[in-house]
Amino acid sequence: MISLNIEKTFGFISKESISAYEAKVKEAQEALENGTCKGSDFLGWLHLPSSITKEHLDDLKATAQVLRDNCEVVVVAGIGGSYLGARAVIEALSNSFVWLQEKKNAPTILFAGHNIGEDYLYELTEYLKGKKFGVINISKSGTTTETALAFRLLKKQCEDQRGKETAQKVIVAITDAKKGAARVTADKEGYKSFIIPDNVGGRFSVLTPVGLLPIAVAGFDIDKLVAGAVEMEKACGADVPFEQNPAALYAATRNELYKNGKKIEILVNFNPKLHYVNEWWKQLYGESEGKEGKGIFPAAVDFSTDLHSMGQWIQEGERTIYETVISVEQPTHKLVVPSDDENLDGLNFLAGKRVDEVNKMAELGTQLAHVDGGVPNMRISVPALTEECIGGLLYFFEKACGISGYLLGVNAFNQPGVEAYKKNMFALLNKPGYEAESKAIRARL
Ligand SMILES: O=P(O)(O)OC[C@H]1O[C@H](O)[C@H](O)[C@@H](O)[C@@H]1O
Repeated sequence: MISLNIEKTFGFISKESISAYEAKVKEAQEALENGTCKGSDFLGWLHLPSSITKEHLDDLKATAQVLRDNCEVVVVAGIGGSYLGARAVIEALSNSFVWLQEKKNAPTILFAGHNIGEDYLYELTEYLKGKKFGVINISKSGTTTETALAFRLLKKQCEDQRGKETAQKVIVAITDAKKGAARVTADKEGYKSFIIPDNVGGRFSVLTPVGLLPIAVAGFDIDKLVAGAVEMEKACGADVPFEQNPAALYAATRNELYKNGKKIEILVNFNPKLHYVNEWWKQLYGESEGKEGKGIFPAAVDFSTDLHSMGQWIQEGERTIYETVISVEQPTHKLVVPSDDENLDGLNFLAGKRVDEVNKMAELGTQLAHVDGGVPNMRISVPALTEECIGGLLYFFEKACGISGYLLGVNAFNQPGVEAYKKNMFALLNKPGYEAESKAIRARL
């Protein structure tokens, strides 16, 4: 199970200042449990893991099997919370070179609908020509422009290439029960569909079909993923004492650091497979807390890669940052540094060591250097990149986010600020219904 170590923050904030959060965190836990916090319409994620039934998982697995049996490529269309969770888990668990492997045990998973890149979409549709591909169309609102645009292209191509009947079988929709264009299309075309519960916001939806179906299609064990989340739901529960509750401690520590001028949290990994876990986390915390002129800025780096780019800033730049390191204890594979008689590269001091030992010393050395440089450091230990551990990690972050948002005093479950760009974009594109806004915005250009 994952664990949190906050000791390397104590040179910057005191242990007592963290303990002083106990009562406030208890209040947060109760407000979440009783649905009395701000945004209480969106607490469906809180006990989601333990409420997932075997029937639901079986339905997801059966649908995944249909896609696996009938597709060499599955395009997952979605953005934000309808994209990042699936990608985070799939990349954390996949072989780094999965798309280059000749013998595949699952369809290649590609993503679309998370950008408006003409070249991206052109190149994707070119690649899909002649391929047996399917689509999972994911949108809670069912009206997100990026996703709808990609889906329009993919639906047409799938029908043209594979025929309407097969397309109906290999296109799956994950959306609202009643509202939105994605629901209308799914019902009209007779697609298999899954519902995103009303009370689960996009960025908290990875353990709904939004994440679970693509993860199952990619060949990973969603029973285990959910089991890991259930375990963490218990470990972070309202009844777990503050000092033993990782979500409580993480929420308290980051708020105390913030109060002490540490306005930026950098999530760090030492494993390239976790890049999209970082991205998922950025949305979770950024959309939840960045409002009312407040909120820790969630940034992220991949080490040791970014030690050679961002490392200088972190070591010696403005002292407004702290780091949270996700450390994977055990790699999945074993690779030993070979000995070399000539030792031209001078690396024989590493001969016989596992590559991970080198990585771990980079991690430890970095932690000490950054703490010396004035950067408080938290560490989240993940035993291994398995379904259980990743499920636990995701739920841990969700629960801590709920508590943290409460401590900050914001509604952690809305995202009103995201509408501003959409309104302007629709006005500029002359979307019907935006006539007045179109006129007003053109006058400003
Ligand atoms: O699932 P959808 O309704 O398509 O939304 C996708 C994403 O875009 C929105 O603009 C929100 O900012 C995100 O919270 C959401 O996850």
